[in-house]
Amino acid sequence: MACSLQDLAFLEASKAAEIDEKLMGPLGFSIDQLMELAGLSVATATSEYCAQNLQRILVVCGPGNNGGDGLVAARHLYHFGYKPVVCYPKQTAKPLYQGLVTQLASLDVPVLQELPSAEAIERDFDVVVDAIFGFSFKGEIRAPFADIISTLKKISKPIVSVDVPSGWDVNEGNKGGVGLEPAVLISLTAPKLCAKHFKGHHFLGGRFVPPAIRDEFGLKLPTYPGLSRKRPL
Ligand SMILES: NC(=O)C1=CN([C@@H]2O[C@H](COP(=O)(O)OP(=O)(O)OC[C@H]3O[C@@H](n4cnc5c(N)ncnc54)[C@H](OP(=O)(O)O)[C@@H]3O)[C@@H](O)[C@H]2O)[C@H](O)CC1
Ligand SMILES: [K+]
Repeated sequence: MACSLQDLAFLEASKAAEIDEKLMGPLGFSIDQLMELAGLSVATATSEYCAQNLQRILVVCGPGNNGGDGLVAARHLYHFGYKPVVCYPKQTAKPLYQGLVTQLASLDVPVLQELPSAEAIERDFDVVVDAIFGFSFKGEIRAPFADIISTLKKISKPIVSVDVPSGWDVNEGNKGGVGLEPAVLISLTAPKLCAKHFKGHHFLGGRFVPPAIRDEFGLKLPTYPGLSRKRPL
């Protein structure tokens, strides 16, 4: 079923966090489960965009759950036959994240601590997945991500952003033009308010919302075709 942006409800940052708390509280989900489903939808939507011709994928991961989605997506992209390289400069010691890094190591997916230069990214990669910040990003971009985002802003290769284009105000969009300008946005659960300003290819992923949450938060979700976990908007 065709679905346009006007048919969807957009979520404020605070509401997105509230939905997460409900899913992982009274609704019985665990973070590992939701991250795996979110990361799998990121990988399937990325592979739909990349098809066969864009193979070399740099996945840049931030310190929170958005970064975790990127780590999961990199593993699935490897199994889909792509050549992912992960950049994960501010690693968290929590067992969930360490496990995801160990899983990547078992596949010989490189996990870099530092972002390659803009020239090296242009030369060595076809696409960049931006899993730096999601709906909890606030304020001015702090180190080391200010430099990372300013390097990524110099490259011409397409960027696929997970949930929120990094550097964008989650409610208001790319304030001051400091954030990334992705070619693709993969919103998770429901688009955040800032997605109203996004003009590129838009996917919705994260097909795990029970009717109680949909109704309580007034979400208008599209009918997903078949077994798809994502839907182009
Ligand atoms: N239900 C779902 O749809 C699910 C989505 N998931 C993904 O989770 C993210 C939200 O994850 P969260 O961990 O809450 O937050 P973020 O990943 O957005 O970022 C948190 C970290 O970012 C740092 N931060 C925040 N602002 C800045 C800044 N201005 N400069 C630098 N760093 C910043 C913050 O660092 P602190 O040191 O300040 O704490 C955090 O470490 C959502 O968007 C989805 O992608 C889940 O995976 C599953 C459920
Ligand atoms: K992001």
